[in-house]
Amino acid sequence: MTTQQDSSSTTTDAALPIAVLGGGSFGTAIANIIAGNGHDTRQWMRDESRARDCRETGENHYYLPGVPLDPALKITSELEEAIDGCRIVFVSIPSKSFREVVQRVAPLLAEGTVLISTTKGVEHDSFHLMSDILREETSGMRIGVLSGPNFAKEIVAGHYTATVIASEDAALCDTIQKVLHSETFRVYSSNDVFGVELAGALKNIYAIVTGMAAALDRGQNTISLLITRALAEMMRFAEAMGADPMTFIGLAGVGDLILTCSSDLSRNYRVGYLVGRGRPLEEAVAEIGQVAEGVNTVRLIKHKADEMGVYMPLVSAIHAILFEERPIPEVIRNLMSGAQTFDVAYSAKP
Ligand SMILES: NC(=O)C1=CN([C@@H]2O[C@H](COP(=O)(O)OP(=O)(O)OC[C@H]3O[C@@H](n4cnc5c(N)ncnc54)[C@H](O)[C@@H]3O)[C@@H](O)[C@H]2O)C=CC1
Ligand SMILES: O=C(CO)COP(=O)(O)O
Repeated sequence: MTTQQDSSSTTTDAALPIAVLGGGSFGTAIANIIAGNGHDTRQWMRDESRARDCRETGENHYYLPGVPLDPALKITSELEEAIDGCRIVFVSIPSKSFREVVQRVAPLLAEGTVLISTTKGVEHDSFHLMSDILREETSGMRIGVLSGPNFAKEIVAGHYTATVIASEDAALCDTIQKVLHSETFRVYSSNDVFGVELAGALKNIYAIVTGMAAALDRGQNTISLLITRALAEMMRFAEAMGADPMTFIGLAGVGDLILTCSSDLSRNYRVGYLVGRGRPLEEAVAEIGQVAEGVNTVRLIKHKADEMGVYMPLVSAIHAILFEERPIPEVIRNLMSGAQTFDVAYSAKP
């Protein structure tokens, strides 16, 4: 049974040394919040020239242009310097490189360090989620995942935002709530790590679908149809995988699904939009220039769903368009024909 608590009753503890690994939009947004809460925050990015530019200008020009970084945030390309003395480490690295970075950092970690993944994806060519990788590549650590409807750009702009910290370790959740909670950022906790993490990975697929629908000038009826049936698919898959489907009606599930499927701030949505306008997938991904996790996730979920006999018509449809060279009008006709059982309840089998 999933439990949820929110962070509004917690206060910020004494300043802690905390590392954020990753120099992209989300790593920067999270590091900025933590530094703003008075913690000794170190953000690690692999590229020294970019780290120097951030230090010198007080801005992460490539990922969050125009956003002033907290003056107390320490930015470094030296992993040892970032980790030194830290007992809390956020890992905000795309799934493609997540294991490689965790392998590099593992020997530097003190036993009992809190490791939090913020990554919404599945490992390439395996079915490992990021918390699996944290468990496999380290020992004696305390592990959690952070996921929710959280556009980095809106977080740093101070829009009211909520997220979920998930861990079986209740004390960890409490600590992370205190570290991140601010006037505009509220943190709920959950003990359903698998459900929260799976929801974050799955919703990216459907943002590609709704981005494509927008490119084809489809209206709000279509978007509502897609989001609702996406939720049904996500819950059906989650249940088959042993996750708690109730998690999917919370912030990390339907909350993030609605957000990502409704806005061109989403990179996955923008990939779908460009493909819907006739651009080849590789070109669309290159043009976005940042990670769009859903492209890889759809391949992996399609394979897993086929293997387990889980009915996911939207996943099959987007897979057919992206990877099987099937024309979009034909795929839509098939979806709408009733040849597929588009309207089964979330837990029903076709
Ligand atoms: N941007 C957003 O609004 C949100 C993103 N996320 C998730 O957070 C994760 C990271 O996303 P973003 O920061 O937005 O991605 P991003 O594309 O903005 O940045 C990725 C960062 O990772 C770095 N990186 C890539 N490979 C690396 C390697 N081998 N070693 C070291 N650094 C490496 C890149 O240089 C870049 O600094 C993704 O899984 C995403 O789904 C979660 C919530 C919101
Ligand atoms: O996860 C996100 C918002 O919650 C960001 O979505 P994109 O990765 O599609 O930009």
